[in-house]
Amino acid sequence: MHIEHLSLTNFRNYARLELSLPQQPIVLYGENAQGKTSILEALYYLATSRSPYTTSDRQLIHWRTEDDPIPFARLAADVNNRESATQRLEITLLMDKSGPVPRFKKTIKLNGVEKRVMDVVGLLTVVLFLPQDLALVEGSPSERRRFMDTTLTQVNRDYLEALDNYEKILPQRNALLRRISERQSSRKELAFWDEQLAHAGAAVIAGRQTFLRELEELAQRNHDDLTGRTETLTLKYQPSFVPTAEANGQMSFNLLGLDLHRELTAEQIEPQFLQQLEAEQNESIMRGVTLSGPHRDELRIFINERDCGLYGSRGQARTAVLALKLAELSWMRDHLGEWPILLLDEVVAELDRKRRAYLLDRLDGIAQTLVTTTELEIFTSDFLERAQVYEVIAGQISEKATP
Ligand SMILES: Nc1ncnc2c1ncn2[C@@H]1O[C@H](COP(=O)(O)OP(=O)(O)OP(=O)(O)O)[C@@H](O)[C@H]1O
Repeated sequence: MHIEHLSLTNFRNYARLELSLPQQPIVLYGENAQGKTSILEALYYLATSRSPYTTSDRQLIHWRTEDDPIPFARLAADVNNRESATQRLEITLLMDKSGPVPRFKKTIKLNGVEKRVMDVVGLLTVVLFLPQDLALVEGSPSERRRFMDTTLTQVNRDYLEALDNYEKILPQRNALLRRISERQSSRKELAFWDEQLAHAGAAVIAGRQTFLRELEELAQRNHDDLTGRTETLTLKYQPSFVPTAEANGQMSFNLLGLDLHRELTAEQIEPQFLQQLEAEQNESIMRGVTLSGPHRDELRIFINERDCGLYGSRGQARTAVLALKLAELSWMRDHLGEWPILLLDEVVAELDRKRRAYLLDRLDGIAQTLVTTTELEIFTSDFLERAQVYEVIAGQISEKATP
């Protein structure tokens, strides 16, 4: 897929932007704080309807419109997919100031017709690679869960629906647990929420297991190339409880996690998850939180059978991340039948020469790629000759002749 055109109105520091995007690599070059990252953020927002940098929609709307009666930001992309004519995906974010606290309303349109997030899954997909992703291996478990979820939700509508449900049910169940502990509600009310949570959660666990099995194979190939086969990368999925393959209700707590090759279905996982919720009911009520479920899952990255997050060098962890991010790109291609858009925010400068060369070589002729940088010198002249360089200055973009 590729994006032919991007239009922004009042998004971040862009009062108005009309930008045509060629298929060749696009380099967004400029000093700090000019608006390079905001372009990648806009494309990510169009693909996932959320920002990778903030959870507050307010920050996305241009400051200068805050005193307008109805402040808004609009983002639109003309997307060209393999099987369809160019389609226009548009998101409008409105700030409703009529109440005591401003509220934000998001509208998604495809070719002018209003849609739900679910209806546009897969239409525009992106892989975003940030400098902070280089800490994915050693970082917190929530970052690795986000890594799995961002990839899966863009491609798999059922997964998006299950995760969305799970994330709605979980706080309601937690609120009930607290009410029970304060003797304002009865335990009997839990059964309904447990069933809902187990149903949605089992689909999330099954989806992650399949995803990681496929991703591992792709990442191993990249990792072999990067290390000359001297090291082996493996992924260990450690759900907060480990369902057994046999649906006999037995629990096994296996530190090595769920065998990715055991292929459990959501139907096999669901009764076991439900049983786990019931088994830990007393403690959950005491602590006022749900103790097991996909919100507590772990993904560990191993090199030569040792946990890279605990024992790996910084270089090994970076190589593993690069292998994983490129695998994410290939995984999406395998599932969508076409390459997603690749967004590289300042990450190229963070890689050493060998890893940088590997990344840029691998991109040759595949996904439409947008790279931000403050220094053009980090790219080879070969790469710059193939690329279209844009200079970004204070929310204005102009073509720059290749140096
Ligand atoms: N809601 C907003 N309205 C107007 N301007 C904003 C808004 N949010 C952020 N900005 C400004 O937009 C500018 C662009 O930020 P951006 O992160 O895109 O810059 P950048 O060119 O990627 O910089 P860097 O190289 O430092 O990452 C910053 O000066 C920031 O203060």
